[in-house]
Amino acid sequence: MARHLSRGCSSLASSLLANQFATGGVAVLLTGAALAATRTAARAALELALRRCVVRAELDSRDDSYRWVVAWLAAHPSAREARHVTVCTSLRRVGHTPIDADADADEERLLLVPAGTSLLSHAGKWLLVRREEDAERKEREGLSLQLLLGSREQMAALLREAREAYAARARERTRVYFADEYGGWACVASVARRPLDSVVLSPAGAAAAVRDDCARFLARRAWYGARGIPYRRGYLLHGPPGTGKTSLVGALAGELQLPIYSLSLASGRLTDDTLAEALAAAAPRCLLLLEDVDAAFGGREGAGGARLTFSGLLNAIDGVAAQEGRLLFMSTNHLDRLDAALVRPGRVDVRVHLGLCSREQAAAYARRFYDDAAPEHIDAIADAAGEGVVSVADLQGVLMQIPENPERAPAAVAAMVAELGRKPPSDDGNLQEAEEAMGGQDRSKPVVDAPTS
Ligand SMILES: Nc1ncnc2c1ncn2[C@@H]1O[C@H](COP(=O)(O)OP(=O)(O)OP(=O)(O)O)[C@@H](O)[C@H]1O
Repeated sequence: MARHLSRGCSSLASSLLANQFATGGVAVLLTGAALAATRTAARAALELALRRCVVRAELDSRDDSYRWVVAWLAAHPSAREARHVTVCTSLRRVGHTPIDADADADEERLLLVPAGTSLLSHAGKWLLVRREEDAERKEREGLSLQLLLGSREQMAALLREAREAYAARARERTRVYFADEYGGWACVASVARRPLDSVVLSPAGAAAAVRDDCARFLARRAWYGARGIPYRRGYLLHGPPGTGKTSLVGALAGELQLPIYSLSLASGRLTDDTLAEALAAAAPRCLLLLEDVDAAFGGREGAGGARLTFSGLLNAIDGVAAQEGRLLFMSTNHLDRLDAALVRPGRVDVRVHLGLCSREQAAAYARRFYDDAAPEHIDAIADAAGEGVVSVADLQGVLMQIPENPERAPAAVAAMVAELGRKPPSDDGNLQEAEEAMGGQDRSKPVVDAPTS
């Protein structure tokens, strides 16, 4: 039986060998298989070699690093030769991401950022750059950097270079982020730094005193840690509209070179959850501004009927992760509506009252406004403004109408004061009473409480 089988096989083999079509087919099959195996092996070897020779970094447009790298790419010499670019102009954005930290809002600026895939030469290496829109969320973009024959250290150095170039430009400017309704932040502006002395307060050194307090806090992380004191500092800015609360925060951010993360509690869009998320998501070193904090006391409805509650506000402020190392500024026009729990030490360490103009403040503001006005015109403007009648914003509004004519300003200011006198008293009427009830200052006293540390 076995002999029959082996004889059958050998006769089949010899007849196949005798058949040139059959031998050709087998040869083709074997060659194909060998080629496929070689291709797979070559691909695996190439992938392995690439993995060993290529350092790859993936960036997401929601992360700050993306902004640095896109700005770096736009400025890169070999990117200037790119023939496929994304053009950014007045919005200074790629997708929804503002990238150009040093452009003025009114400056027509063309920024050409390589789009799609491009190969750049950088520091003696080849850098493959791939920018792709997120297929699902069009506003997002992915950026992949592949450094050929490079090392991790070289990739880290490249990213550091991008960050430092961005930071150097940003030092001259203040980035402003606003919270969205989901508890995330969007960088909405990058503005020229506002000098601290452009905010005219009474007494004259008040803005500098707050700046010094902030700087002291920022330098004392270890001091807080050694004493087990939570590393946080809260400031309450209160006073009528147009007295410089927002301006002071802007100028402090410029001086301290910190970004501003701002959210208004009066927007009605925030809930307890989104507020907590937003505070947790803000940058670790920033100036966090909660505007209109009195709004939390009305229990306003947020999206879907959810509310921002007073306890939600306190929890968000006290959340450890949300607060360590940040400067928290809260502002209100209605000190009388705040609960004492919100402004207790630990939540609010420094209270600053920004009141209606004192006579000296009006004179100081007029002097800044009209660089070379005669002293008698400045005196006459201050006399017309009076004591505690107009806000600096009111004064600014009138002077803006006659920017070249200080001699006409006293009459214009007097007319505004007469006009204000005919209006019913503002909501701020019972402010002094509230300040006294909360152990704060009355308007005749210095505006800044002595910092406690
Ligand atoms: N103390 C001030 N020094 C210099 N400019 C001021 C001052 N107060 C107000 N201004 C000017 O008035 C305008 C409004 O000021 P700002 O927004 O800072 O007031 P605010 O107190 O925050 O007002 P609100 O309570 O309505 O938010 C700005 O253009 C600002 O430059």
